[in-house]
Amino acid sequence: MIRHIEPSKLSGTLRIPPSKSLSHRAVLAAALAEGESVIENLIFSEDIIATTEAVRALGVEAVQEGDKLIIRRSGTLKAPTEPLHCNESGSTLRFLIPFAGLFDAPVVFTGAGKLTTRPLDPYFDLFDRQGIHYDYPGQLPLTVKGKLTPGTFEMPGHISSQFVTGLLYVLPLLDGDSEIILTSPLESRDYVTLTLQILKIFGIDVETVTPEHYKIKGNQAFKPANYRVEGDYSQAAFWIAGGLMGDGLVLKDLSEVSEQGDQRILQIVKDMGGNLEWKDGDLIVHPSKTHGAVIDASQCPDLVPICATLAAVSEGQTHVINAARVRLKESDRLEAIRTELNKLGANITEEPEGLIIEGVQGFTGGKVEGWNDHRIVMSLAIAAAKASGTIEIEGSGAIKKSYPHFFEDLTKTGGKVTNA
Ligand SMILES: O=C(O)C1=C[C@@H](OP(=O)(O)O)[C@@H](O)[C@H](O)C1
Ligand SMILES: C=C(OP(=O)(O)O)C(=O)O
Repeated sequence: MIRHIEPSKLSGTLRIPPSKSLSHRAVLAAALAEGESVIENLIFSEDIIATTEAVRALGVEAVQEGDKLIIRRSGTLKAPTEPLHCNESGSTLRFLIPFAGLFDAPVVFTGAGKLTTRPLDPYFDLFDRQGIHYDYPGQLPLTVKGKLTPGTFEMPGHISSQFVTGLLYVLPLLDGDSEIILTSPLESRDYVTLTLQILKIFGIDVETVTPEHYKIKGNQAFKPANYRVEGDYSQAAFWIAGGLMGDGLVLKDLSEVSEQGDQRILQIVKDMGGNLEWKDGDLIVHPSKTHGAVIDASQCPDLVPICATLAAVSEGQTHVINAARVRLKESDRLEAIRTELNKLGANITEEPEGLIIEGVQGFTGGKVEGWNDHRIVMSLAIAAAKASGTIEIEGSGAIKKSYPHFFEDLTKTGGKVTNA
C-alpha cells in the first residue's frame, strides 16, 4: 500500500501502544499456567495475533474482550495438529520452537516474508546434541520431533536473545534441572530481563548467575496472573524523534522505571542534545536542535532505523556501532535505512556492523520503499517532520506487524497522510 506523507511538524498528545515484547511473553506465560489469566492492554497486531493463534493451537482458550485476552487452560497442553503459523514474527517462532520439545508428536512451524530464512541454527545445534529430529530445508516450514531432556544447553548469545527466551519458557517444565550457558556475550540482553520479569510474575524462578549463565530448576509450574502491558519504548522512539524534529509531543503510558532495553532511546537522544522531561507520569518531548553521537546498538537493535532518521538531520556526524544483528530482522535494516534515507537527501554510508551518518539540514521529498519492514516504514514516515517535499512510501502496510494504527496516530499528531 502506497501512502503519501506531506511535510508537517508533529505536536500534541499521544498514548503509546503496549510493548510487543511484553505482550508476547505474557500471553505465552498465561498459556502455560493452569487456570485463568487476564492480559490487559493488548493490541492485536499481526505478531501478537500469531502468538495468540499459536497458544490456541496448543489447546488453550484465549478469548478477546476489547484490549484484553482472557486465557484459560485446564489439563495439559496438546501437541498442535496443524502447523503453527508464525507469520513474520521472529519472537513467535523462536519462543515457540522449544515448546515442540514438550511433545512426542511432530510440530510444524510455518512463516512468511523474511522470517522463512531468519537464523535458527543455535536451536539446530542443540537438537543435534539432544537427539531431537528436525527437518529444515534451508527455510520454513520447520518440523521438530522429540522431547527435550533437562541438562546443560550451550549456545551463542550474539545471534539472537530470542533463543534464550524460548528455552527459559520450557526448561522449568522439564523433570530435572537445567542450565543455559552462552558461549558468546549476550546481545539484546534486556529482552532476557523482560523474560525473567514475566516468568517471575507467573511463578517461575530462574537464577541468573551472569547474563551468559542461567540455572533453571525443573518440575516448576506456571501460575495464572492478571497483567497489564506497559507502553512500548521501541514504538515510543518514533514519536520521540518526531517530537524533537517537530513541535514537541506529550507521550502517555510509558513507565519511567521500565526494564525495556529500548528505554535507552531516552539517553541516546539526550546525548544528541534532545530535551526530554517527565511530568505527572508523561514524557514531554521538547522540540530540540540535535547533534551527532556514537550510538551502540548491541543492546537496542530495534532503535537503529529511527535513530538513523533523527541523526540524518542532526548536526555533525553520528556513528552507529555494533549493529551487525540489525541486518537479520524483517529486512537488512542497515542497507534498507541507508538506501531509503539517502533517496531523501541524507548522507549515510554503511559499514559491515554499522552506519556513518553525516547530518544534513533536512530531507527532500521523494519515493521510498518500505522493504516489508514496519520499523523502516515508520522511520521514513517520521522523516516528513523535517522534509521539504512529500514522501511517498510504497509498502507502508508493513506497519501492521507491530503497530496497525500507526498512521492514525501520525494523523492525530498533525501528520498529513493520504492513501494513494
Ligand atoms: O525478545 C524480544 O522481544 C525481541 C528481541 C530482539 O531480537 P534479538 O534478540 O534477535 O536482537 C528484538 O530485536 C525483537 O524485536 C524483539
Ligand atoms: C525484529 C522484530 O521483531 P521479531 O524479531 O519478533 O520479528 C521487530 O519488531 O523489530
